[in-house]
Amino acid sequence: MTLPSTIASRFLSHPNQLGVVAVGFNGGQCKKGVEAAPMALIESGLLTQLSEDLDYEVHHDNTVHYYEKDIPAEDPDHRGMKKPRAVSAVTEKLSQQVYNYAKEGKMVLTLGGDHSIAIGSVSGTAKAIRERLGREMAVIWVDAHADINIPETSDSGNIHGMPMAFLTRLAREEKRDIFGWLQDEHIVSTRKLVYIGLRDVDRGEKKILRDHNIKAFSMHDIDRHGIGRVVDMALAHIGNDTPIHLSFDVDALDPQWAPSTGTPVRGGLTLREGDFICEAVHETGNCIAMDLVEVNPSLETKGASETIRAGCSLVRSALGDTLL
Ligand SMILES: NC(=[NH2+])NCCC[C@H](N)C(=O)O
Ligand SMILES: [Mn+2]
Ligand SMILES: [Mn+2]
Repeated sequence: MTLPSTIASRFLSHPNQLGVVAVGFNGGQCKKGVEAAPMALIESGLLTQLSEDLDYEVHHDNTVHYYEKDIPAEDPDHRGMKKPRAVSAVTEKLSQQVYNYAKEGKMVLTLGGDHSIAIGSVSGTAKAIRERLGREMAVIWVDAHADINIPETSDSGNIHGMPMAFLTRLAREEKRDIFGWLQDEHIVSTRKLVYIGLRDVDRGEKKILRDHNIKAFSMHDIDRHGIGRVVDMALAHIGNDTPIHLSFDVDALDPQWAPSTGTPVRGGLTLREGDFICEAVHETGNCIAMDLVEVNPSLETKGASETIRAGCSLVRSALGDTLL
């Protein structure tokens, strides 16, 4: 199926309008620097490219949000989670910002930040899609990691390794200030979650994926079938009548293309394969949101500009850029 080059999504009332949220948050993991990514991506010209080359009407408040005043001073570990109240407060705010764009039928782009922010972005689009269309949304999670630890299976306590557990309710907390704000309308079904690119999955996560029958395509599957068939299978699992939120962790790419990231893992996607996933998701006409996360320009600084360039390329591809 080919759609006219750039913009198309059957689930958006304003497919040419793009809401952008820039999230300078690093509290879901322990390495400084990932909070600088949105600024670096924007300074490298990403938003200009989206408006000038891809014809989007870009809605952005010209702000990188650090949410300083939302972050509590006192934030002791809880169930082994590090900075649980900070991540909860930031993602609750972000959820509302993303929801505000998505409920108007705009496409939403969230620039992280570490991957914990997906608790905000995905919950925001899930709620808006339920309200606007009365439908459940699917999530395509492109990552070296499954990020579906529950607090008790996490070795690190870093919440960027847990967002999908909270988003599916496999992990739950009653405390309002520790993700207790997540309501049924924010939640994603495990049946509507598909992974691509996995290669560093914790033992507890493997059990979760198996026990809940979650669709996952590892690098092994990509080696066996090729990226084209893997993406076809992933999309077939979701079905053609489901809005898609694409959450892209730059560490899905091999460190050769994206060295500047907090948890690099060898044996990853080529940039071309990453772009292909994004292009194919765009071509469905069902993509309603994208996250780009885990770019950390202060790590492997020699490769930082290359990592930023790769990130921009992934976003352009998901938003309709084509090779011809
Ligand atoms: N978004 C990421 N880069 N996540 C990495 C997670 C690594 C590991 N599984 C953990 O729980 O800590
Ligand atoms: Mn990752
Ligand atoms: Mn991740």
